[in-house]
Amino acid sequence: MDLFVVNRYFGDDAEENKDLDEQAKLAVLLSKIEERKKQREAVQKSKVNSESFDTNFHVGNDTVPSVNSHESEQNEIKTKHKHIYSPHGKTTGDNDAVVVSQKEGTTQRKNKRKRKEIHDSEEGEDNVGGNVEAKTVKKIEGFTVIGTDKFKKRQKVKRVLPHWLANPSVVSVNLQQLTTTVKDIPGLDRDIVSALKRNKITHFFPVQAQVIPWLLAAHSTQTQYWPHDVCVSAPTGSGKTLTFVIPIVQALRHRVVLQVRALVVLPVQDLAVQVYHVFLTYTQHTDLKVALITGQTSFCKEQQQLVASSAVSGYRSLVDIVVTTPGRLVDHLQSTPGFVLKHLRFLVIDEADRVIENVQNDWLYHLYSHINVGNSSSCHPPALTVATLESTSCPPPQKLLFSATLTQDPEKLQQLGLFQPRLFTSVVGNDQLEDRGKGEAVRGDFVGKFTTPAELSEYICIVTPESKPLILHYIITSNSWQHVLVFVGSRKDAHRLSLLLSHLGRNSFKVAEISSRLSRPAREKVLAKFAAGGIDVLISSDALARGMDIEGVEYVVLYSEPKSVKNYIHRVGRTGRAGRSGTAVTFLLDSQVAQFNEMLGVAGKGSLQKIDVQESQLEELEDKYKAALEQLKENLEKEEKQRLKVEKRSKKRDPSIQKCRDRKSRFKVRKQKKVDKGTAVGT
Ligand SMILES: Nc1ncnc2c1ncn2[C@@H]1O[C@H](COP(=O)(O)OP(=O)(O)OP(=O)(O)O)[C@@H](O)[C@H]1O
Repeated sequence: MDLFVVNRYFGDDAEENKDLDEQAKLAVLLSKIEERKKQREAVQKSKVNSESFDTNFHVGNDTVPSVNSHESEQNEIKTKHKHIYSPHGKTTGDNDAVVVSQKEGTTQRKNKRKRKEIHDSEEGEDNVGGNVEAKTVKKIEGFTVIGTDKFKKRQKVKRVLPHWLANPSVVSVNLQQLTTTVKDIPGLDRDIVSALKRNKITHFFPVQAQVIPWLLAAHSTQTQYWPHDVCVSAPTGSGKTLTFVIPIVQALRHRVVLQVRALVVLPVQDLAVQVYHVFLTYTQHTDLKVALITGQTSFCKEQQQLVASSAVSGYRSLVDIVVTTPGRLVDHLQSTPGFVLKHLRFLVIDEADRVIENVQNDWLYHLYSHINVGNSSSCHPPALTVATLESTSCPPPQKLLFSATLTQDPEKLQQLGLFQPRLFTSVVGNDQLEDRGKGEAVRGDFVGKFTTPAELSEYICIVTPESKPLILHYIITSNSWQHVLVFVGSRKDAHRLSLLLSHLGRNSFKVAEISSRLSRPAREKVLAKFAAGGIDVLISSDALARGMDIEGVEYVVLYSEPKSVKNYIHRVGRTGRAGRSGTAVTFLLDSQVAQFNEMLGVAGKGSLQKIDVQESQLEELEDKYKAALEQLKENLEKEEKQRLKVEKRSKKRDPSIQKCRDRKSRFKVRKQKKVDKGTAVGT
């Protein structure tokens, strides 16, 4: 028995013609052609009739002979209209005319309809791919013809953003005219105010002035509601770190029991160290305990920093605030007994777009399953119903997301399960918006666009691969630049360029490199020397591109082209920070300019001004350059020899390698013996 009946559609005439022989098919075809001819003639006739009928009727009682011309028809209609519907009713305002016009109107409409029908039928004749197919769909019952080769223009789908994304609070990028003094924010502890003063902070930056009071209010003792989650997108160097440090310290300063109540997650170790130091500064005069958990020290030591245990009281937390990276956090969540996040009140994700991208270890899932959200292990907060409110012993932590290039893609943000979020963002063309009033909605115009500090001057410089080091040297020496940070594509490039540049500019400036090749203490030493003016030019891989607040950077050179617009924004953002001026120059090959401009355009930025360096200006450096290249070659060869030597020595020392070698040699001996035996037998 058939389980399914599959009906197939083989085209219009497939069924009829199936059994006909060739001649019959031909006859059918001829009769069809004949039929179509007749139809076409009929259409032509009716068209002619309708036109003459049309014209005659329009002229009405005046009976002008039919001219069968569309033009004359049009003209006459125009004349008639003019005559009857004079705007001032002066020409023929008599009743007859009105009657005629009404009649005429209905007949015209009828004729129009008629003409449309004929036109459609004509189109049906001519159009093979379009309307014929539509007819076929109607004709054949039980079948749906899928697909048509008729091109249809697709309508562009308009992006509809959630209300909170489409209606943000606009944050000013103006760091020159600060209006909110430290004292203007009510409720700040005296210790915090004096700590701010000690750090020479008298006024709050715009993002701080807007977000800090909002967060303080959300955590005041009087409020009964769960705090809204907050997303902040503001330019590099605009003071986002203090924007979360101050409210956290203020909200947690009085406590009874030590519990982890704030967790700050950063993408990399160096950034975590930086933020940890800011927390230490502002918790100095409080009882709050801060821990840095990034794998700098042994796992065991970190565990001892986080939790203590006793036979009587069991595990107890030793810290209030934990600053960490995603990978190390997951390690502790899985392997440190007593490390609980049930009492968390703040979850800060700094450089959030980067951290969200870090899917390593599925850290968000692990984190959320340790946070007490309505006793559920879901990564989303429960819906706000009376039942959930009653069942939840304590509210979920408030999530605070920060970045200069925060993703405003609702789908990505969805992963975080934000609770009634609120967006604070600076937008491109901020000044005009400020003129119109801060509250005015920008309706999503800013999505995917990023702002850079107002104090930052950006340029491009056209280079060739060979002239790059020379141009860099020329720009630095001819302008007497100091405090220059140069970004290259990899740590290997950083090493090579720093060697080359130190040979080239031996008597002009001091060069150093910084990348993951160096240990963390070595990196800290280099940064301190750079800040003190002991190094003029610092060559860096992208390790320093994001978030790092390096003191005194005046110039940034993007020696290798940026990988993305975000990479560009963060790299150039190492200068022009905290209201100080800065200059950024991007080296581009001629062929890269168009793509670069397009990239900036998409992010809402215009094309940049060019710095010109003439070839003639580089000529006198050529001999110096050749000599420097020779020296670089020697250096690299020496280093390679040294590396091989060390590797050899370590292999000798390593017992596992020795064991492996012994096993191999034993195997060889045995194989040889077998061969020998075989040859002996053979002989
Ligand atoms: N109100 C203020 N007055 C003066 N200086 C400030 C103020 N707030 C922050 N700063 C200083 O501004 C600098 C930049 O701050 P911060 O590192 O927080 O910027 P950011 O917005 O996080 O930058 P990025 O996006 O690059 O991480 C720091 O050196 C900080 O000490």
